[in-house]
Order: sequence, then structure tokens, then C-alpha cells
Amino acid sequence: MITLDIRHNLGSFALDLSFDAPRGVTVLFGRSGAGKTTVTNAVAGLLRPDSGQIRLGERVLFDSKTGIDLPTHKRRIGYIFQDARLFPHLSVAKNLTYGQRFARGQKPAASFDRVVDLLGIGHLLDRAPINLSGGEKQRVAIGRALLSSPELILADEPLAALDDARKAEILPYLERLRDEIEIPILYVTHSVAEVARLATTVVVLQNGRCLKSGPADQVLGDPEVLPTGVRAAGALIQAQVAKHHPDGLSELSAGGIALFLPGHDQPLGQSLRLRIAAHDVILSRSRPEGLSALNIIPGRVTALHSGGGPGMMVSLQTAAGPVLARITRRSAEALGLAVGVECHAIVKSVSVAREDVGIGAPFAQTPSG
Ligand SMILES: Nc1ncnc2c1ncn2[C@@H]1O[C@H](COP(=O)(O)OP(=O)(O)OP(=O)(O)O)[C@@H](O)[C@H]1O
Repeated sequence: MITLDIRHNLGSFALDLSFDAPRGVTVLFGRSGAGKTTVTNAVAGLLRPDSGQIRLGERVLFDSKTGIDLPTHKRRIGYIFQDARLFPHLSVAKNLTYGQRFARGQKPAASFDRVVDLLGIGHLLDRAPINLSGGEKQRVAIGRALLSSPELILADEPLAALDDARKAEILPYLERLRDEIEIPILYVTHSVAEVARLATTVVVLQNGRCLKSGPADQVLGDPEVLPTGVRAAGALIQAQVAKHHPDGLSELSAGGIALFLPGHDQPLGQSLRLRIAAHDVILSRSRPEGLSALNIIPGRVTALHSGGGPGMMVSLQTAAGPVLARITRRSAEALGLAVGVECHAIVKSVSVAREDVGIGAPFAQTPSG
């Protein structure tokens, strides 16, 4: 677990932030200029905060009161950057073992074979980096970081330089890393899709401060804090694969509610997290009949958020979890929506895109920060 509580003044910008990053992926999420890089630089030891403390488990990396400020190479952090930064003259195997040089006798969280298996790079070991695709390079870079026996992985927009197909290739490996390796990951991104797939905990930064932090489903379900704005708003739902139907649909169970999606290859019982975009949700006061949409989720309105425009966001609590719907103010008035009103959220099966469905351990249960 990383515990951070720092203040730092950069002239017109001031950072004043505290959060805990427990096991899993903690995403630092915020607009450009919110302070993400400043935070990661402080964690990495590249920036000395004016005051505060940064701890990794029981180890103090920085403490302004006692004057502790461990140099970067003693912090035991594995880095994953946008570009893989592999050594071009070394094979994949040698790039991987290069990370072990920094382990300094520490027992690695995962063996060489385990890391190779986890990242699916066994067939690449003898290749030179120049003969790898962008996605393969990034998998090797992740392996190298893991094999340096880090106590924390710092991933700074690791997918930002990849096209959508390569991102889709890497995301399942990052999910495995999150669920199978006991190293906390501090992950910086602008992408709501990556947050939805990977985050256990989300820390939303705005102007150097924490606007909200907590379990991914709670933070993504709060339209007031999303730095990406209402267009990208959506709720995270946790479900288990219940059945694969012969017509190509997969049936999921989310808190006892049946949801149908285009077929998934995940085994029965597998935990999935799916993002339902707010603009894909239709609301109805009564349970609709004779409708083509297969997913009808009963719930109760918990909040109505309107900005200056014709649209508004409706938050619902349902047995499947929080659901967000983006509808017009006119529709909300016509439906008589108010806090406490019961209504049904309707979601077309095909509107939940493949990349919006990830595998996932249960979200962190206790809010942090
Ligand atoms: N050395 C510096 N001196 C003065 N201001 C700085 C310095 N470094 C960063 N800043 C300012 O601090 C703010 C936060 O910058 P930071 O790079 O941490 O943001 P970010 O969230 O990482 O942005 P991006 O997503 O674009 O990388 C910005 O307004 C930036 O201009």
C-alpha cells in the first residue's frame, strides 16, 4: 500500500493531496495540468515536495519532518512508460533479466517463468526488440518492471502511444497483473475506458487537489467528479457469467438481475466488470413490454444533476449497482423524475462494446483517501 500526503508549490500551481493506494490498480485521473505528473515525480523521487510524507508499506520514502528522502534507485519502484524503452541491443530475455539487476537480492513477487507466462511472451524471448510489435514491446517492458522486484509499479499512460487494437491486446495482461500479482500499481491515464477496465481505486485530481477518491464503481458513478465530462460518463457494474446461449448471447447476473450481452468467451462464474455508458440508457417509469432491448434494470432515482444545457444526468441505485442515464431535462420532467422515484433503466445488449467489458476481481470495498 502506498500512502501519500504531500504539499508542493510550483508558483501558479499548488499541489495539496493525500490518498492511499491499496492493492490493485489506483488510477490518477484528471485533465491535463491537474497534477498527475507532479504526483508521480514525487513518488519516484524526481521531485522533492515542500512538505508531507510518502510511505510504501512500512517504508518511508519521503518525510519532510525527519528529512528522509530516498533516492530514486532505492525506492523499489518498477516503471512502465508510454514508450517501452527496451534496450535495442539486448534480446527480450536479456531485457527482462536486466530488471533483476535492480532487485538487490530481494525476493521477486513473481519468478521469471511466471512473468513470462503471465504476459504471454515465451515465444519472443530470443527476439530483438526491433522485431516486436508495439504491443509486444510494451508487454516486455511490463515484464522488465515486474522482475526488478518492485514494491510499487508506476505506470505513466502506458497505453497512450498504442492504437486501439494494441490497447485491446494489452488490457487483459494488465488485468491479470492487477488480479494475480500482489504489487500495488499507480496508474496515470486520461482514458475513461482504461479506468473502467483497470481501476480498483480512482483518485480524481483537479488543480492539484483530490476531488474524489474511492472504489472505481463509486467514483465513475458520480457524474459531478468526472474530468472527462458528461459525454464519457457511465456506470461500472459488476456481474458474473451465468450462461452462454446458443443464439450467441451471454447471460450475466448482476446482483440477481439478468443482463444479456453479445457472446463472451469467459467461463461460467467469471467475474466481469462492464461499463454502461450513460448516453446508452433509456428510462421508463413502468416496466416496458414489447421492446427489443433485452436489459431492463429496475431502480430508484438517487440524484438528478443538470448543467446549463438541455441534458441532465440521472443517478439510479439498482440491485445491479449504480446506473447513470443521460436524458433531456424535458424527458425528466415528462417522467416526473425526482429523488426516490422508481423507474427502469433500459440498455440494448449491443450497446455494451467488447472493450467496455473486462474481467475483474471485486472492487475495493472501503473508500480510500
Ligand atoms: N517546474 C514547474 N514550474 C512551474 N509550474 C509547473 C512546473 N511543473 C509543472 N507545473 C505546472 O503544474 C501543473 C500540473 O502539471 P502536471 O504536469 O503535474 O499535470 P498533469 O496532470 O500531469 O498533466 P498532463 O496530463 O498534461 O501530463 C501545470 O499547471 C503545470 O504547468
